[in-house]
Order: sequence, then C-alpha cells, then structure tokens
Amino acid sequence: MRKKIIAGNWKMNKTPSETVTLINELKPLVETKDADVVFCVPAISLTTAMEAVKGTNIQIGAQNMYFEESGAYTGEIAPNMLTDIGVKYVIIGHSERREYFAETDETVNKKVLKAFEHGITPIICCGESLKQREQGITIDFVRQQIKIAFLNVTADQAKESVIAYEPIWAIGTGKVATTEQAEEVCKAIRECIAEIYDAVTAEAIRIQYGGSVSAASAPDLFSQPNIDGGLVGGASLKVDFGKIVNYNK
Ligand SMILES: O=C[C@H](O)COP(=O)(O)O
Repeated sequence: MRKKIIAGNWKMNKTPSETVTLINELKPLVETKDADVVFCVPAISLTTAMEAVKGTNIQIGAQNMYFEESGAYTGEIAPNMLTDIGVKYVIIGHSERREYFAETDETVNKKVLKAFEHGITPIICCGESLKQREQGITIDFVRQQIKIAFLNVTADQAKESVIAYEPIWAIGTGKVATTEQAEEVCKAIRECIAEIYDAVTAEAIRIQYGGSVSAASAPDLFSQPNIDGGLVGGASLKVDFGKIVNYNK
C-alpha cells in the first residue's frame, strides 16, 4: 500500500515573512499520519519554512535545483545547499521551468541523478500540452519524458521517486482533468516504470496528479488506483489545502 503524498507548489508566491504566516495558518489543518505533506516554497524562504514546520510531520521541498555541485552558476542552487538545511524533496522539470527556463528532458535527468546522489527525493514532473492531447499523442509523449528522466536511475532510487503527472492545459486554468483522463495517464506511467524496471518498482513508485486540484476534485482524483496524491499549485496557498490533504475524511 503506497502512502499518499500531497505537495503544495507555492511557485513564485509569498515572501519569507508571509511564508511563516501561511505555514502557521496551515499547520493545524494539514497534520495527518495518512499522507506525506510537503510545502515546496520559494528558495529564499526554505530556511524560514524549515524553522516554521519544526515539531510537525510536514516536509519542506525546493522548486528547483542545479545539477552541478558548486561553481560559477550565478543564481543557481546546489544540492548540498538544500541538504545543509534539511530539505528532503525537490521538484524537478515542472512545465513552467521547461517553458520559461529552457529545461529539457536531459537536464531533468541530470537533476534527478544529482538529487539522488544527495539523498533528496525528486518530484519529477511530466505532462502533455493541449495540442499534444488533441493530436492523441499524450501517452507516447509522457512515456518518452519518463524514459529520459529515469536514464541511469537505479531501481532502488526509482522506488523512492515521486512522479507528478501534470497536463499543461490543466495547470492554473481551473480546467481539471477528468478522473478518467488522470488515471489513464498515471496508469500508463506506472506501466512504463514496470517496463524500464520491474513490477515491484512500479508498485512502489508514487505518482501524483497536478493541475487545478481543488478541495472538490481531490477526493475522486486521489481515490484512483494509480494516483497517489497531488502536486497542488493555487489551492496550496489557501486554507483549502487542509481539505485537500484530508480529502478522505
Ligand atoms: O505544480 C503545480 C501545478 O502546476 C498545478 O498548479 P495549479 O494547481 O495552480 O493548477
């Protein structure tokens, strides 16, 4: 039985002081033993967020990380900067980073490998555009993203990974994928992992759905056999996130 993982991707929202205020507001609402709960806050707020969740089960994640150890990479964040303050998760290859910051499947793979080298769990994002869905190539496209993201990743590492399936057309649009659409692709992703590795690895890996998840859509989505939680954007900045985390209560 896979434990659900529900992560909030705060994107470029909230200053460090606003981060503390929001975490204090959300803390009592998201306390649960049933799911792993992660707040992925902006890099500048990671340290204050770590302080703010002390004494709870809430984990803090970064939204990005570079694939080199250190050096002349102005503006980037090294993996040991994350581990030094106790960050356990990092989102890799979000579609916004692919679109606006030229991330490719290859850089995603390098970052995934580097995260594992440092014991950080990557939340690996994939998902098709509206055009690709209309062309009927969703599954092929997502399978290709997964195959490249997992190049040279061992089965033991893959078991620990989190994949976030986020159809780009559903992100921030209020246009949530139907449970059937989300389940179909998450199932295909699990089958792809089984082909790359084996059935045991595929059963272990956690696959989230992301894209306009709300308190209303979470119960159906998270009850699907191949959906192990969500990567939540807009709704993770509101008290609604508590309802999403407690979708089954
Ligand atoms: O990482 C989160 C996703 O991009 C979903 O964002 P959203 O819930 O605002 O649509």
